[in-house]
Amino acid sequence: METILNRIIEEKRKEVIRLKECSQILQNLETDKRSLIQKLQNAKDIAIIAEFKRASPSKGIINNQLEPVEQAIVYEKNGASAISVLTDQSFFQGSFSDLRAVRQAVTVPVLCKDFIIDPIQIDCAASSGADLILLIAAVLEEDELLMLYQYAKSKGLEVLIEVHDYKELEKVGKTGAKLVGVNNRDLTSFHVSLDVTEKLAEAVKSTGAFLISESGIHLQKDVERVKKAGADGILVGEALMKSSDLSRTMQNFRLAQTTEGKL
Ligand SMILES: O=C(O)c1ccccc1NCC(=O)[C@H](O)[C@H](O)COP(=O)(O)O
Repeated sequence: METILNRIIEEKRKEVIRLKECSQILQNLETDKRSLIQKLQNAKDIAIIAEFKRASPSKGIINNQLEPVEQAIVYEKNGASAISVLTDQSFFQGSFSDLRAVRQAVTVPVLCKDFIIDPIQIDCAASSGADLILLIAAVLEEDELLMLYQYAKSKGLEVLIEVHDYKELEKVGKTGAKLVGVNNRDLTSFHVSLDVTEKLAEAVKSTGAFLISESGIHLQKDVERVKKAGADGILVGEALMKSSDLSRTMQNFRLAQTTEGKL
C-alpha cells in the first residue's frame, strides 16, 4: 500500500544520494553538545520539547508566518527543555538552516526531527549543531536502528527513538536507548490517540528509559493524562505553532497536575 510514510522514505533515499554527493562541503558548526538526558534527570516537572513545524502531511500548512529563531527564543523563555526542529523540506517545509539558526539562538538542546535512514543524515544533523536526533523504529529494521543509534552516539549525539506499538518497542531493546518517544500519531493512518502512550508507558518505563509522549497534545488535560501514564516529557508541535498566547499555553502545560494532585 502506498502511504505518505512510504513516499517520505522514497524521498529520503533520493536526499541521501544528494547529501553523499556534496558531503565534503558540510560546514561544521562547532558546538559543545547539550544533554536532554541530563535535563530530564534533574527535572522536577514534565519536560516540554517544543517543536518548530511549519507544515505536515496530516495538517497541511500549520503556520508558515513564524520565524524559527524568534519562535525558539519564546519557547526557551517559557521553559522548553529542548527545541525540536523539523528539517525535512518536502513534506514539512523545514531545513537544516532552520536547525542551525535555532541552535545558535538558544541554550537548550536542539533535536533534529527528520526521517533518518542513513549515517550521512546524522553527519548533516551533527554539522548543523543538533544535540540529539530522532530515529523512527517504524521505518528501520532492528539492525539498521542499532547501527544508526551507535553511529549517532559515536558523534556525541543523544538519540530519541520513536515507537508506536510493542513490536517497534522490541526493536529498541539492543540499543539500550535512554530516550524513548511514544508517538500518539499512527504515521500511516494519521490517527492520533493518547491511548497509545497509556498503552505503552509501562513497557517503556520498564526499560529504564525516559518516556516522551509525542503528538496530539493540545490541552492541559492532555498533559495531565500522559503525565499520569508516566511520561517524563512531551513533544508538542501544532498546539504551540498555532497558539496565540504561547506563554499561557506553555505555562498551562507546565502546571498540569496528575489526579493525585502531585506537580
Ligand atoms: O505530523 C504529521 O502529519 C506527520 C506525518 C507523517 C510523519 C510524521 C508526522 N509528524 C511528526 C511528528 O511526530 C510530530 O511533528 C510531533 O510529534 C508533534 O506532533 P503535534 O504536536 O501533533 O504537531
